[in-house]
Amino acid sequence: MSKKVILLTNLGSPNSFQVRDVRKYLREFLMDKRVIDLPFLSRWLLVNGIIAPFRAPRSAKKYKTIWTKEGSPLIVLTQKLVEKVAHATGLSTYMCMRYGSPSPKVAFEKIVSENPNVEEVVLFPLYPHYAMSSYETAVEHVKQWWQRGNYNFKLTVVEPFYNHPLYIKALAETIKPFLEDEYDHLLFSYHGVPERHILKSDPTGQHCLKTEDCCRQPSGAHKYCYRHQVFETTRLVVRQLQIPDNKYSVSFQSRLGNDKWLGPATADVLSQLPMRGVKNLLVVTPAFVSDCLETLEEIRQEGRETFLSAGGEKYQHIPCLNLDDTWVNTIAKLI
Ligand SMILES: C=CC1=C(C)c2cc3[nH]c(cc4nc(cc5[nH]c(cc1n2)c(C)c5CCC(=O)O)C(CCC(=O)O)=C4C)c(C)c3C=C
Ligand SMILES: [Fe+2]
Ligand SMILES: [Fe+2]
Repeated sequence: MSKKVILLTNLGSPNSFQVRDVRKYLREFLMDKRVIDLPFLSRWLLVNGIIAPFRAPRSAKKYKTIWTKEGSPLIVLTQKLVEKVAHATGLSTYMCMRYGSPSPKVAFEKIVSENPNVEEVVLFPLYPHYAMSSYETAVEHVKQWWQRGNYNFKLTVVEPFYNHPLYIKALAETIKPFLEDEYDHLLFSYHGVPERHILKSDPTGQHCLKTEDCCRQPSGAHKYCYRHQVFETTRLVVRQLQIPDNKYSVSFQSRLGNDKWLGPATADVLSQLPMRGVKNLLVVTPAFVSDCLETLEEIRQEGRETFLSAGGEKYQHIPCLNLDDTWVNTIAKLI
């Protein structure tokens, strides 16, 4: 029974890899106005008429390739992380998901029943970077359930940690062993977002995406700029690992729909790198702290096929931070 309790929050997965569960999950996910930011009716028609029916069977097949006996890797890893964080901090630790289960409501009820004297819940969003479709929606969703429940405890939220020295150290440590063998290039593949999301999140309304190097010019907009934050994570990690400028690059994966997304697209880069002489490639995916569909299927499996069939010879995906001890201690210290 703790007065202070930790709540980890992540994206969530379908309940199973059956098409009906994947369809239900995609509907909930893509009807989020911070993910597909269209007016309700247009969004409803697009999601229910096109995306969910066509995408669900394809996504279900992909989920099947990564599903484990214990369930979805993202859920299983987050559950195991809960146990490790509880051990490292000595505080009761719980998890909730933005989509699917457990919902914030279920988590809050469990927290209150197991910790009747709880005074503070510290919410730790498992996203290093701010994006309206990841960090912002997760935090707003939890806050909504907290307000609705009229609970007696306060809710505090840990900020994005994309440039925090301890996070950078943990990330660099997971990459370091892979650099000991020969490699030609290290690709930082981040989850993409539509450019419109970057513009919408710019509180100045006049900085983001106005110039090619906007993300490298000082600005108050960076607090909410996903593009700036992923460049910063990359810059700090390569500086720590002393990776020369010509041996790494950044790309953006998981594009959906016809809007203009941040680029270059990971799939394009993977098919072009062999033509530029890169035969031995390392790929790291720092937008994700736990391995999931987007890292295990899109990068580890599909990415390898793309790279090798374009003439690449060796391809390695560096696992996410997952249950790494330095990462667990980083979470404990950030809290
Ligand atoms: C408009 C569509 C999407 C935006 C914007 C988006 C941003 C975004 N997503 C993550 C993290 C994850 N996304 C995952 C899966 C996933 N993402 C989208 C769409 C958008 N994401 C879809 C449709 C899916 C489902 C799978 C599929 O059909 O491709 C996952 C993995 C979930 C799992 O169960 O393993 C994660 C994690 C971030 C961090 C982000 C913005 C920065
Ligand atoms: Fe996503
Ligand atoms: Fe920016």
